Amino acid sequence: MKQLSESVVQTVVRPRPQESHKGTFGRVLIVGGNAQFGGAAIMAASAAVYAGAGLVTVATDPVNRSALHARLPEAMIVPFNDRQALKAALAAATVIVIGPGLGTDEAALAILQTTLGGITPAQTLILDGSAITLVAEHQLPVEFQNVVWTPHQMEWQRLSGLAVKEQTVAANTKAAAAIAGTVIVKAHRTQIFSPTASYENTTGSAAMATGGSGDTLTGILAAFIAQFGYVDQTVCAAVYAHSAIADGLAATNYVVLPSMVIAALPHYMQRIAASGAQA
Ligand SMILES: NC(=O)C1=CN([C@@H]2O[C@H](COP(=O)(O)OP(=O)(O)OC[C@H]3O[C@@H](n4cnc5c(N)ncnc54)[C@H](O)[C@@H]3O)[C@@H](O)[C@H]2O)[C@@H](O)CC1
Ligand SMILES: Nc1ncnc2c1ncn2[C@@H]1O[C@H](COP(=O)(O)OP(=O)(O)O)[C@@H](O)[C@H]1O
Ligand SMILES: [Mg+2]
Repeated sequence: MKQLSESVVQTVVRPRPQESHKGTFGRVLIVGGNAQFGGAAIMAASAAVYAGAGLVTVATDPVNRSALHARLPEAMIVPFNDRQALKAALAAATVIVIGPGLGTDEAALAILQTTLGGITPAQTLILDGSAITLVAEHQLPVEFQNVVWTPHQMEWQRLSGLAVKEQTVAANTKAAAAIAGTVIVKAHRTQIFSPTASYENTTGSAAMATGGSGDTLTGILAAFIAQFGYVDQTVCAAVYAHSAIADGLAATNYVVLPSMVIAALPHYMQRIAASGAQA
């Protein structure tokens, strides 16, 4: 298992090409945020915008419209219970995230099924939170090539059948190999299992143990894949950067809120891009 370092972020996050426009940097669609968990979708979308995605749309419960627009006017919004609107938003996206705050009721299951039915081989799908729980509960087939799973240990237990105590590197490697795409098992030291290699993160602390930290990672991951492509290095860079930013903030903050990590993203990425450009 390879240990991650800042060099992976330096390899991935490069200065933006000047001959560019918003379409150059990808279209991210976040599907999530029911009436109870609207904040999860807002945090994921905010992270995607602040991590540089060109265009971000949120398919969510209409009750979240005012909160989302007040907090993040850069994002577009579609009602996730309007099947035609959801399908159109899916067709327009480069990277699709489903799960942050989606919930696990019948309506959520229907939205997940519409989403799984609308993915094309050119797109990347990120499954997080409630979407992982739903896939596990209903044994839904997910067989796309470009797919990333971001379970925390309890969600990984549901998906893999491995109890948290049984989640050793060997057991996780075997279970991840049976699942399509890349699996990111989030914990104090997050592990990443791609189809060809495995990696362990070296950043992050207990200051991140607050609701929304994972939703934020999903948004960063989506924006990184939208800009830099779906390869191992991009996934590793997103995981490393998310926790490295939190580590920087934790030096002077007892708890690091997701909103603080989100606000720090452009500065962190600029520092990395500038240092890589000089090297
Ligand atoms: N503000 C919001 O709207 C928030 C919404 N959220 C959404 O709420 C839904 C349910 O997700 P939850 O994760 O809360 O609930 P889950 O029922 O999936 O899992 C949470 C439980 O797992 C335990 N656990 C064990 N190991 C863990 C680990 N390594 N990391 C995290 N938890 C671990 C926790 O202590 C907790 O009791 C998801 O859709 C999620 O996206 C959460 O992201 C929290 C914030
Ligand atoms: N004690 C810890 N040490 C390091 N990282 C942590 C710690 N607690 C949480 N994190 C990180 O915070 C994120 C939590 O994800 P998740 O549980 O899905 O959050 P949520 O669903 O509330 O957004 C993961 O990236 C995890 O690695
Ligand atoms: Mg989560």
